[in-house]
Amino acid sequence: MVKVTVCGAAGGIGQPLSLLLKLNPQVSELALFDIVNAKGVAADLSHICTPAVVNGYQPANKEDKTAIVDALKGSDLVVIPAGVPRKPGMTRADLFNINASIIRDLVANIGRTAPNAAILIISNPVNATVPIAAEVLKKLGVFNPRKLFGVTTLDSVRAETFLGELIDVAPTSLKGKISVIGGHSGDTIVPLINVNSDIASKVNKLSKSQYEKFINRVQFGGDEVVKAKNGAGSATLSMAYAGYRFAEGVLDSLAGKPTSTTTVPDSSYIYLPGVPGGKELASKSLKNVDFFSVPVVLENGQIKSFINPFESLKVTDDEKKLVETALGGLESSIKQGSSFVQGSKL
Ligand SMILES: NC(=O)C1=CN([C@@H]2O[C@H](COP(=O)(O)OP(=O)(O)OC[C@H]3O[C@@H](n4cnc5c(N)ncnc54)[C@H](O)[C@@H]3O)[C@@H](O)[C@H]2O)C=CC1
Ligand SMILES: O=C([O-])CC(=O)C(=O)O
Repeated sequence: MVKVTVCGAAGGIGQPLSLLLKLNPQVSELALFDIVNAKGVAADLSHICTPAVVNGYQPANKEDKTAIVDALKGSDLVVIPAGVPRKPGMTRADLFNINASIIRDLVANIGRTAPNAAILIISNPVNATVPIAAEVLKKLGVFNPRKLFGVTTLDSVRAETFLGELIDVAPTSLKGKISVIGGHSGDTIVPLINVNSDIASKVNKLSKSQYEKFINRVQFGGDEVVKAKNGAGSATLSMAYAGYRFAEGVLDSLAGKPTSTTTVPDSSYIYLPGVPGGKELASKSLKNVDFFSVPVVLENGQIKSFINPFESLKVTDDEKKLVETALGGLESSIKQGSSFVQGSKL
């Protein structure tokens, strides 16, 4: 019996993500929360002949707290794609003013109502919204760093697709052969070719300019979609796929299926000092930057361990330079997120 709650379920990501979750037979209850149209989306999905019972929760007005509490009660996994997306000309950081308080308030409700749930944060800027969530949970005394995940899977999905095109290999064969670490915006995104994998020799044959173009395309893949949608939002369908891919891993781990050890697992933006060996990684290789996306091994809906990229994936000198650049951007976003909560009343 697994209950999953989606906050922001009626949005561009929320709807297709909820559809994918409805198709997962492990989900027994799917609670869809949004400030608009949650009941409509729930009624629609509830006609699909899979086991999950779907309910929509929508507050009657701004003061109504019962909808969110009912949506979260007993939840094992909460996925959050709530908040505003970018328009052309904006950076993800420009979303902070609106999305920071949305995440703070939703996570405070999770901390009070479903403190044992695994939390997957999709809302941007991820580099800051995850530190916001951590700080809120700390303030409430219920922070379990093993259960807080910033969803960066879309960067891996893009890396697999774009590299597959470039080296003429099926993208489906690239899962685990290229990892993406760091954060989730522009030059904080660091794709790593896993040098032990069989693609390393093919990648080595790429020219410097082809390699650099590939890195840039992964780092700025989100902008490609924002530009093409021309004011109508950012990636939604590819994000729903990516968010589901990560959520499915959490659901599998809740069902007792271990993360595969034969390939490198997907990364997630996590609070490193909260997992064994994380503090050491941060101090030795990341100038004490505490939030960082690394490949994570899951067990029972939480992080069991992570793969240290510097030890297991043999980061090249070029990749180390990318990490160095990423750390600057991450540090300021993390500070911005944490101080926002420190100055807030929950
Ligand atoms: N992590 C990642 O890789 C990605 C993150 N995103 C981010 O995901 C977020 C959502 O994007 P879209 O679905 O395209 O936006 P959208 O505007 O289509 O949907 C957002 C939904 O959130 C709802 N919402 C707003 N405030 C809420 C609250 N307090 N409680 C519950 N629901 C609330 C809205 O009513 C709307 O239905 C954006 O911040 C976007 O930047 C987008 C793509 C990739
Ligand atoms: O670019 C955006 O604003 C949405 C996003 O995070 C992505 O597509 O990676």
